[in-house]
Parts: sequence; structure tokens; C-alpha cells
Amino acid sequence: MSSDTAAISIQNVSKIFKVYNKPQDRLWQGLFKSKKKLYREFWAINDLTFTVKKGECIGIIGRNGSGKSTILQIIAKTLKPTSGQVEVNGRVSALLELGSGFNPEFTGRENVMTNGVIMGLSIDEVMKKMPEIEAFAEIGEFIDQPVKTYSSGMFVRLAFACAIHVNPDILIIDEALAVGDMRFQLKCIERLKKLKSEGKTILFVSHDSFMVRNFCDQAIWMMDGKIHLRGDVNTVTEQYQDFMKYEGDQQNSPALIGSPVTHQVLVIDKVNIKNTDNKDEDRFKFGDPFSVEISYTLKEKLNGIVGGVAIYDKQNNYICGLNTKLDSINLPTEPGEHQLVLNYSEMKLLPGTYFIDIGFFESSAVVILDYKSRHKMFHVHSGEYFAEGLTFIEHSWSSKESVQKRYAKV
Ligand SMILES: Nc1ncnc2c1ncn2[C@@H]1O[C@H](COP(=O)(O)OP(=O)(O)OP(=O)(O)O)[C@@H](O)[C@H]1O
Repeated sequence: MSSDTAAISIQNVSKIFKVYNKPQDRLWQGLFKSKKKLYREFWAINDLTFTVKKGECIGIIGRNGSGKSTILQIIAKTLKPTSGQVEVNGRVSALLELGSGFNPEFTGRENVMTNGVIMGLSIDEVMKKMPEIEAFAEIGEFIDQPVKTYSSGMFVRLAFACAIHVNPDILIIDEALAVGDMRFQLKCIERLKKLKSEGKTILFVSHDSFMVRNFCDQAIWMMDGKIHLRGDVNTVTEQYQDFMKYEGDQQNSPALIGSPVTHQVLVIDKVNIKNTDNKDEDRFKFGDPFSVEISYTLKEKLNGIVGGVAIYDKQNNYICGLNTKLDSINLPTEPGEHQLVLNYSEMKLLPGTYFIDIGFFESSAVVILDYKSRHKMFHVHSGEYFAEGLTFIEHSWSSKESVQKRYAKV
């Protein structure tokens, strides 16, 4: 390992998959050692080099197929690289594909035991942790049933409980938070924040740069099996979001993250767009002020809440997203009916139709408590033709005569 503070060191790692056109080609190639190459090579990871220092919390983003899961599997040692060196310093706990590492025939309890021992704990240590794992997973008597009888939610609960209770030095999470119900997601994010504050090394893969931005300090943007950009989380996610806009890919839209919400702890009851006379309105003149009033019910006390409002145009362009975390506004955390009002002092959007999304999240703005996509619509009109595009930018013109004078002299 290059440095003793490095938790993970990846040196010139590549992973090539053999892709066969027909399943029988694989058979021919393997069984009969066909001289002819019946496959093409696909470089899922292409000469990748990077290190992760102890205690770093890194988000890995990138569109589908960019190699995120492959590199995580290589670090977790569930997949062998074709070439290159991988060094990992510490106990790795990986939440990769749903319940991977679980034997479907074993009961939950047996899988916890096996996993714990594989992770390097003694049987006694796992036994000691078992009540905590059971309590965290909340799957009741299913702990003694074969995991093949589990719902996907139960799988995730047990896998997560197991992963965080084996005292990992390095935690690898691949989209796992997006599964499971919201209450469980809240519990997980609290635990992840704790592990982060304890200085554990965390690699967090997500399609969703919004989530990465709110949880990680650094980000790696993968593209075609390589690192396209690495750096501070805001810089990388900003550029990634910009890139994705041009790709016409909406997969990083906050409207699309999270699972269907069940057992809500917060419910958005009503949203109104109001004019300055406090009347409901959906047509505004260019430059008018207006506000968005959100009534919501918080059903139980939380550590913190973030509320946000996003404006989109008809072509689904994300115009402006604001939230209370960005503006350092604290919302009430006690249960009850509450109201949040966002005042736009001057709406400088050019004439057209716009849509509003409303979202509430827990304190780190990673887990969605309630989200209403394209929930309200408003129109901007002006009657004048003074600019084109989406928004009006304050400006002034100047024109210099010097060029013309020079020509006049000639
Ligand atoms: N066993 C395999 N055989 C052939 N190709 C594979 C195999 N596993 C992965 N790939 C390919 O390797 C590429 C990288 O896959 P990977 O799952 O790492 O991407 P990803 O960035 O995690 O994508 P996603 O966000 O969709 O999960 C993809 O094009 C995928 O189709």
C-alpha cells in the first residue's frame, strides 16, 4: 500500500467481460476450447488507478454501465480483476446487490452467523451482536426462516443490519438505500452518518448526484470504466449534472429517487401558489413576486427536516431548486401540522408554463419523506417581446464608435 493512511489502493485495474452473441457460443468456447474467438471483449473497467484514504466518504456517480458496481465488487473481492492490483486495508462490509452473500437455503440467523465469521468475527462475537442485528432488521420471527422466503424489503433490512454491525473499517454501499421503506431508510441514514462521524471509510454508489452531494465529501465520476473526474463533491456533481442535462437523461432528477413511500412520517397535505394579496393564483406577469405555501403534517419527531421547491419548464429543464438546508433555515421537528412558505421576490422567468415539485427530506437531505412531482403549474406572461430563452438576465449594452471612425479616416 502506497501510504499507511490509504484504505483502498487500486493500481491499473481492468476488468474485461467476455460477451457472447449466443449462449451456445459460450458453451462451444468453453467445452470444445474452440480456437476461433466466439466472443467480443468488453472493458467494464479500463486501467483504473485511485486511492481512498482512511476516513474518506466518497460518492461514486456515473450513468448506467459506467463501471461503478464492477469496481465496488472488485474492492469487495466478490469479483476478480482481469489485471492490476487491489489493496484493501481493513475490514470491508459491502452492501452490493440485494442480499448478495446470503445463502437462500439458510435462515436469516444462519446467514448472519456465516457472514459475521467470513468478516472475521468469532462465533461468540456474532452471537453477542445478534440481538442488536435482530432489533435493527425488524423482521421478527422471519429471522429463523430461510431467506429464500423473504420479501426484497426483508432482505435489505437483514443485509444492512448485518453490514453495519460487523464493525467494518470500510463500508461499501451500492444503491442499497433506495430500497426498503422510508422508516428503514431513515434509520439507515442515521447509522451511516454515525459511521461517517466515527471516521469509517465509505464508498457510496448512486445514480443520484443529489444524494451523493448531501452525504459525501468527495465524488468520483465514472465514465466508460474510467475516472472522468474526481474531487470535491460539489464540483464533481455540478459538472455531472450539467453533463446529464445534455445527455437528456433524467435519472439524476430528485423526482425519481426513493421508493414508493409507505408508513409516511411526513405528509404534504396542500400546496398553494399565492399572489401578493395572498390569493391563489397560477398566472403571473413577468417580474411579479409570488409565494408557494406548503402545508404538511409531521407525524413523529425527527432530528431535522429539509423542505425544498424545484421549478421545471415544459421541456423538463430543471430551472431552479431551493431548499431550507441550502439557506440554513431550521424547520420544526415536533409532530403536528406545519406550514412552509417560499417567497420569490421577483420571478424573472420568461413567458411560458412552469411546474413545481415539492419535497421533504430528513436532515441530510438524502432520504425522501414525501415528494410531489410536477405538482403545481403556473404561467408567466408579459405582453411584451423583450428577450428570448428561459430567464431574463439584468444587463446593459455598450457600443464603441472607434472602429467606425478609423474606417472613416481611411
Ligand atoms: N458479467 C458480465 N458480463 C458482461 N458484461 C458485464 C457483466 N457485468 C457487467 N457488465 C457490463 O459492464 C458494464 C459496467 O457494469 P456496471 O454494473 O459496473 O455499471 P454501473 O455503472 O454500476 O451501472 P448501473 O448504474 O446500471 O448499475 C456494463 O456495460 C455492463 O453491461
